[in-house]
Amino acid sequence: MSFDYDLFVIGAGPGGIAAARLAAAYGVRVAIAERDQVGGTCVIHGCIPEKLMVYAASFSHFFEDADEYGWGKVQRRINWQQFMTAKDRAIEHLSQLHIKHLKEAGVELIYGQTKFLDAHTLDVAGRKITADKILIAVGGEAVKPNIPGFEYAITSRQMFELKQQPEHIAIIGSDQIAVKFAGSMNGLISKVTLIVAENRVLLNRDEDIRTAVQEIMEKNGIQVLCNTTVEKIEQIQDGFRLNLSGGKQDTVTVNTVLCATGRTPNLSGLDLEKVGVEVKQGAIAVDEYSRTTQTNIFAVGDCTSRPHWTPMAIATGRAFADTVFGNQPRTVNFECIPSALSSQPEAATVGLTEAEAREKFGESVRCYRSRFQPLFNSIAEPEEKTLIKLVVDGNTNEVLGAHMVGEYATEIIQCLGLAVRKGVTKKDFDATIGIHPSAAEEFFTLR
Ligand SMILES: Cc1cc2nc3c(=O)[nH]c(=O)nc-3n(C[C@H](O)[C@H](O)[C@H](O)COP(=O)(O)OP(=O)(O)OC[C@H]3O[C@@H](n4cnc5c(N)ncnc54)[C@H](O)[C@@H]3O)c2cc1C
Ligand SMILES: NC(=O)c1ccc[n+]([C@@H]2O[C@H](COP(=O)([O-])OP(=O)(O)OC[C@H]3O[C@@H](n4cnc5c(N)ncnc54)[C@H](O)[C@@H]3O)[C@@H](O)[C@H]2O)c1
Repeated sequence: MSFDYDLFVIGAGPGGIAAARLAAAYGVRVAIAERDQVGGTCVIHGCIPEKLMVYAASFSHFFEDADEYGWGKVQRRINWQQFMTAKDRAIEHLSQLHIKHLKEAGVELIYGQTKFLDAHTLDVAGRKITADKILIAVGGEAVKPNIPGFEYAITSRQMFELKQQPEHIAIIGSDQIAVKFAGSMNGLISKVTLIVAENRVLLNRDEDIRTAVQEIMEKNGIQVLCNTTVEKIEQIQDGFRLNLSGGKQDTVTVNTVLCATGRTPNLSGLDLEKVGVEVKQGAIAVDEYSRTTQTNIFAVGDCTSRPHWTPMAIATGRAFADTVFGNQPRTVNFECIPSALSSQPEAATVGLTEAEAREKFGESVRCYRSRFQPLFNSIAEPEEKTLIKLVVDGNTNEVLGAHMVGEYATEIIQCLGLAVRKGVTKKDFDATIGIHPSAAEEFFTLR
């Protein structure tokens, strides 16, 4: 049977683009469908605009520090519209780069909402297209809890489209998206109230990291309401009133409510039931080669239950192309993935938390930590300390986890990620000469 394409990819986010380009490099005919802008959540509505917002926010801390360093006072007020326009320009540039790369690779780009008609036939905005293999890379979208008034709350996607800077924003959630926006909006000089259902932010991270991040957020002026849930959101003149329970405050009144309470795969409207692709707990079920329960259909990225990170979507997209079109079957190792919270404060982590290590290795686990004043802060922010921590298996001396809260944590932990993945020992750390003066050198002098 002849098909229009050897591979059809649904969704031009990081996973879909990576797979399409590599498959095309193997010489097969590839097309990719996108219903929005090319680049996906990462480039258009996620990592990139979020990081640009972090950069914008970082200036206010620098301006404060500049004064201490002798530069005098700098006005700490952002022109929101100017920043949003600059951000949109940068995003459009990146999206155009992806379009160019797809074109150069020989991948045909087709715009439109896509759904399955049968296991080899798709409907792309009314056009019928056939393909031998199909890759689903449709990503995910934010979900809001089913609570009265939650229609007034916006999600991360709408945060990047706000026409006006909120004077006071309530952020509901306690994981990466909530904590990152809280840090950024605080840096951009909005008043921020973070509503956390748990006893502290960043559940499932190392306890020392959770404590240090929250301490710095509070020191920076973010109001963190812990053990608190939102019962109802009411619209009032010029804003919204949130009715709260469980914590020390019953209500809070704000101009904007951001809901960062999780994401779910974008599966509605794909008509997956027509093609026998199994969905488990809302995500597409795949084997280690990203194959679904329909043998010619595959899935990568946030529409599966694998970790929801851009590098994961790219890695599994490439492994799929190598396996199916490059005659090099390979899987992706999901262990020891470094991750970061590149906000104010910055934090990053790789490997096991202390609690996870103790559960796995028991009493032999040794932790080495240091909370120190980085040199920069000796003039600017004497109370703000950096935290570093190594979790080590006392029996083998292997480093099981590395964690950091402080400036440059993202870049430092990215590099330590390689060492931890390769089974580095504490003795290797001790034998490594640091670069002085730096924050990273402290990892090599821990005793
Ligand atoms: C606010 C935020 C910040 C983030 N920050 C980071 C970060 O700092 N680092 C990190 O690693 N990860 C981050 N992530 C996660 C990261 O964005 C995702 O893991 C990544 O984008 C997943 O890539 P993907 O290719 O699976 O899907 P996506 O990037 O979601 O792309 C899927 C694409 O498919 C399209 N699509 C969906 N359905 C259809 C259809 N039926 N027909 C046609 N097209 C369709 C969508 O329009 C979209 O463009 C962040 C996410 C958010 C929301
Ligand atoms: N922003 C980033 O840096 C980044 C980076 C990579 C990946 N991601 C991915 O984005 C996805 C979504 O992140 P997220 O932070 O939105 O969600 P999440 O699923 O990681 O966490 C949801 C949070 O919302 C809270 N919550 C849920 N219901 C609530 C309610 N009714 N009231 C109060 N709190 C409630 C939970 O306690 C939890 O802390 C994750 O899969 C994450 O891996 C984000």
